[in-house]
Parts: sequence; C-alpha cells; structure tokens
Amino acid sequence: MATNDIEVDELVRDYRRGGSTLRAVDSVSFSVARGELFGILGPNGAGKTTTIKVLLTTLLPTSGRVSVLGHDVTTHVKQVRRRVGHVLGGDKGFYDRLTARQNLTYFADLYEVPHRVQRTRIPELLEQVGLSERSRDRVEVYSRGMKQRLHIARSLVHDPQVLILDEPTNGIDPVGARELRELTAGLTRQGKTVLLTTHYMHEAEAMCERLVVLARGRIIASGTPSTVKRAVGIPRVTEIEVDGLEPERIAAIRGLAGVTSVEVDAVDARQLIQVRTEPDADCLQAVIQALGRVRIGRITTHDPTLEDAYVALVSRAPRDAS
Ligand SMILES: Nc1ncnc2c1ncn2[C@@H]1O[C@H](COP(=O)(O)OP(=O)(O)OP(=O)(O)O)[C@@H](O)[C@H]1O
Repeated sequence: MATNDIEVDELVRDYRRGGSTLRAVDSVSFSVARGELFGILGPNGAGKTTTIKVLLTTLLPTSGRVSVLGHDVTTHVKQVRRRVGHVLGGDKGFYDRLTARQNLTYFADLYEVPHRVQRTRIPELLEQVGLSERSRDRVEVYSRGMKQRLHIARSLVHDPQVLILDEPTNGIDPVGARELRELTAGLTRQGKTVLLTTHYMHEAEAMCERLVVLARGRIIASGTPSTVKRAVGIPRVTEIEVDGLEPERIAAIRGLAGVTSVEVDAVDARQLIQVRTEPDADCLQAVIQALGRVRIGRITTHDPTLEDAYVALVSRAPRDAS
C-alpha cells in the first residue's frame, strides 16, 4: 500500500533537439505525504515544469518510476488524472465570454461530475476562492488575481486529492499573492496534498513543509526550509553597537565556540562589531560577556533566509550537469 501520495523515484526525462539529447530531469527522487505542501524550486530551465508534466501524465518519463496515489503515471493515466488537479497559471484556459460559474460548470461536465454534486460544489468553490459575489460576471472582466483564484476553483471541480500548482502567484500583486497563499495553505488543512513550484523564496519559506531545489535537472538540496538553510551553512550575522571596547576583547570573542569571524568598524567614538556565527550557534550571551565592561547599544541579528541559501546553492551548482 502506498504511504505517500506522490512518489518520484530516479526520474529521468530527455528531450531530443535536432540530433542531440538534452537531459532535462536527471535521476530525481522525492515523495510527498498526504496533506503536505511540497515545493520544487530552481532557476529557469531547471526541470520543474518537465517534472510536473510527468506527474500530470502529459509527458512520459524516459526512465524511473513515478506514481500518484499509488497509480503509475505511465500505465494508469486515467486513474491519475481523475485524482489530480492542476493550475499551470496564466490568463488563458477559460471561456472569456462565459461567467465564472458557467466556466466551472463546463469543466465539471468535462470531468463528468454529476449535476446534483455540481449544484453544491460549484457555489462552495466560488465561496472558497472568494469569487461568490462576482460569479455571474464574465471572466473577460476579471483581474489576473481573480482569474488565478478561478483557476484554483477549476482545478478542484472534480475534488482531486492531489493539487499541482506551477508558479501560482506569478504576476500577481502582493495582496493577491498573499490571498492565494492563504487559500493554498487552507487546502492542505482540508487534507489535500499540494505540490507547487515557485521562484519566490519567501513564499517557499513561508508555505512549504519540505522542498527540493533543482538545478540543471538534478536535486542539489532537499528537506525542510530549515534543513536546507542549515546544510548551506550561511552564517548568522549579529551586529552589536558598543562604546569603549578594549581591543583585546576581540580575540576572546573570536575564540568562542560557534563564532566564525569578528569584524570591528569604528563609527565616531563608538564601535560596530559584526560577529558571524554558525547558523545554529546560540552564543549571543557568551559574546556579550566577552565584551566586558562596555556600553552596549543596538543589537541586530540577521538569520539567513531561504533566499540566501538558494542563491548560494544555485550559484555553486555545476554548470555542466546536463
Ligand atoms: N519540449 C521541449 N523540447 C526541448 N527541450 C525542452 C522542452 N521543454 C523544455 N525543454 C528544456 O528542458 C529544460 C528544462 O525545462 P523546464 O521547462 O522543465 O524547466 P523549468 O524549471 O520549468 O523552467 P522555468 O522556471 O523557466 O519554467 C530546459 O533546458 C528547456 O529548454
């Protein structure tokens, strides 16, 4: 019995281009548990969309095993499509001259959702995505953010267990993007399993329980946002403003466990000390003690963000992986 809703095992996907072959996805493995919000991150051309297309049964794997809800995507296409919803983004995909409600009815009919189920499900979905009031407007007057919310409603008309979202907030304004993130998080609270791709690291950090980072078709990092950050080892930087620092104190701070470097800048009569520590080190108290008898001003700490880790990872990734 499958324990994960999505299982990707050693997936390889090649494209033929003229006489040569491009390996777009190279031995990628990951799994997504029920109710989990999982992210695939990576720069342009990393292989995210290719991986998603394999999961959606629109591309065949070159090799490897991929299953959704226990169904192999190459041999059980119908079963997979029946239980997976997807949002590939963009303005297209609706009949602009029809209302939101009429569009949802059209797609529900395509999925053969019984009319008696549609009667309750469509108003519920419109409510869930915040479009009830505008459900009788033609889609042509919808903003991009409204269309994206309607895409999510459309992807749910057949009540799929798994939802796949390709850059769901791309091109959406900050308020609309926040609404979409809340909507997506709400879906996992209802027990749906969500896989998404995004270029926005703050979004991935806030939303994803686990993620993989792809570069040139390969996984270069995986885990929770915290474990990915820790693995990259970007230091925590603490800045301390002091007055009256004795120079010999610096060597004492440098010698503390967890401290990787210390720099001092003089600002007028004061000094600004920049202490870099290992990401998990909890040594602020020890640093303050080591400062001795000084007047301490402002203390600020900058913990590495997922974006810091991502930039470091992607710029380190080998350029010849394909
Ligand atoms: N139909 C195709 N034929 C040939 N090469 C393709 C095709 N589709 C994608 N590729 C190539 O495969 C690689 C991976 O592309 P893919 O679209 O999966 O990346 P991505 O991570 O989704 O990128 P983006 O963030 O730009 O959407 C790229 O080098 C791309 O040019």
